[in-house]
Amino acid sequence: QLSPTFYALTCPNLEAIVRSVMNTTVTNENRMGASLLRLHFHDCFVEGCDGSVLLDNVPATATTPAIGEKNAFGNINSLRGFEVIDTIKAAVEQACPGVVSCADILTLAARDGTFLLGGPTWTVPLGRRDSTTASMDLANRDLPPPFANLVTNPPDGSDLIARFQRKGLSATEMTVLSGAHTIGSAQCQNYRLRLYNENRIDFQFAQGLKANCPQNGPAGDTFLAPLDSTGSVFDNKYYADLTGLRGLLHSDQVLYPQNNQTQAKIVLKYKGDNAAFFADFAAAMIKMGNLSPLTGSAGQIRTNCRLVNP
Ligand code: HEM
Ligand SMILES: [Ca+2]
Ligand SMILES: [Ca+2]
Repeated sequence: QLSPTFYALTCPNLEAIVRSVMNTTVTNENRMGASLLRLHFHDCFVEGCDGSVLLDNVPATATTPAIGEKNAFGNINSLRGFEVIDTIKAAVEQACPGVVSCADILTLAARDGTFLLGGPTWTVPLGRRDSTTASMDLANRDLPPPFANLVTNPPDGSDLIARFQRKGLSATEMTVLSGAHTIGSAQCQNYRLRLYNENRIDFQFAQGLKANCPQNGPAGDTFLAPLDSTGSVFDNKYYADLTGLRGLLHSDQVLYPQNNQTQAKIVLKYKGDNAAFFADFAAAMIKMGNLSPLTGSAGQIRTNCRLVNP
């Protein structure tokens, strides 16, 4: 139902506007390309790619439910890039008022962030509309935590294969999408347990990180480390780092297990074949971007990405 030419008549310069703001933004701070890619993932995994993640928190009233995913565990003090979406939206509203959804803008920004850091590009199907709701509970339920395992089943169902399966994404697609961790950074509080409690970790790698991420918080809690050894370049080093036991998050390292050859082979394939990684990443991004969009007359075109229209 989505189509790459959805705005061809109503906003022909849309993609040029998004690219131009993203180009300036990423040139100024390359991490922002990664941050927008993550923002899109966190949108799509919670009630589909509907811009729900962009809505500011609003407490419940007697007649309306609370709105907001920004306070969910994986999002609070972690998601970034909301101002960039505001900037793009303002430029798009000037060129074509009331036509383009925030959900589509975010999808294009994620594609451009990937490309501008050296990754693949792809054609984005468009025509998503914006939600009028957002749920912190749904975000807490559907966003994978960094301590997730590959297949074991803790009571919270935190295993990665099942979580992606629930969104119609295979183990291979989960592994290729995790390759997004070729760019950007994580905070010490998300990899501390891995440094001090795990043995499938390269000794030198762990030692180096411990210096700024002491065992006991809150000291060092927010210290940033790149997610792979080339954190500002979108490449397949992420997979080589996993085979060297230098995955930063527990959820990264479990993608290269000792006891599951089928899974380990996916990592080895992308480690050895950058072209396959790029092609499969692009295809999986399109698939993730198509997760239950609002179309037709469902939802709305928000004027301000942070607020439901009055
Ligand atoms: C497989 C399950 C995943 C888990 C458990 C996970 C978890 C995390 C965590 C904990 C961080 C660091 C946040 C912080 O410390 O503030 C992070 C960063 C990031 N994630 Fe994921 N993630 C997963 C999958 C994905 C996917 C599918 C994408 C996109 C397609 C993605 C894109 C990113 C990016 C680009 C960053 C860096 C953001 C920045 O530097 O601002 N992640 N992820
Ligand atoms: Ca959403
Ligand atoms: Ca990299």
